[in-house]
Amino acid sequence: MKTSGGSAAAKRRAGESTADAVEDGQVVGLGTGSTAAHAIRAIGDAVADGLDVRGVPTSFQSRQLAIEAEIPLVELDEVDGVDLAIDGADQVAGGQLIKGGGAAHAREKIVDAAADRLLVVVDPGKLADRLDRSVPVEVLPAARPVVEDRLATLGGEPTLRSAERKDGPVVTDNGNVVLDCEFGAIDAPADLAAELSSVPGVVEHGLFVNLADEIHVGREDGVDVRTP
Ligand SMILES: O=C[C@H](O)[C@H](O)[C@H](O)COP(=O)(O)O
Repeated sequence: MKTSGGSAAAKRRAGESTADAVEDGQVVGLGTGSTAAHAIRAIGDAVADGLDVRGVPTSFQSRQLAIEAEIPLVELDEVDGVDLAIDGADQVAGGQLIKGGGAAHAREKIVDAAADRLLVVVDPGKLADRLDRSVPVEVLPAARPVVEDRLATLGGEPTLRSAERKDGPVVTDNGNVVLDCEFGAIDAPADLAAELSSVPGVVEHGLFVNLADEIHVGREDGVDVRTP
């Protein structure tokens, strides 16, 4: 699993806090990453105590965790909708997010956007006044050079993400590569998101604009719940 720093206790509190929001009978989107993993485990504990839910995984990792936690799983095409999604983030500014530190943002965005409510779980180190981290952009491998050129014309500096313990690039659950693109401080996330989405060859980018309903910020001694 990718590790992203931040206090383990803060992540656990944030994850567990959102698991308490899950209600009987719901279809729940299961996000990816070290913070969402706490929510998945807590939902698994509730399932063991009798909670009746079905989970929609957003990645290989969240599917494996849900299997271990014995949460019944379904795919999006088997349900009428998703009641609630719980997901992590790499940076949060107001209600805007950068995601994809674990290269899972394409499936995450599909599930998070389909959900009636998206609860985001983070530790305080993820909070910022403005988004300024690099934006992960999942790209069809054959399109990488042309997408890199387009990202540069949009003012970005793309870097092909490579794996620590593998020669060559990170390959996503969808068989694509990831360009981490530096834009500096992002003043207009919605505009940049629309521009990135319009580039042929881009499968999905990690700007999640106006999707979050609640931000659960875990702290050493509790959880702050923010409504964007
Ligand atoms: O691709 C990965 C996801 O977008 C994660 O939700 C995000 O990277 C946050 O992960 P973590 O909670 O491990 O910092």
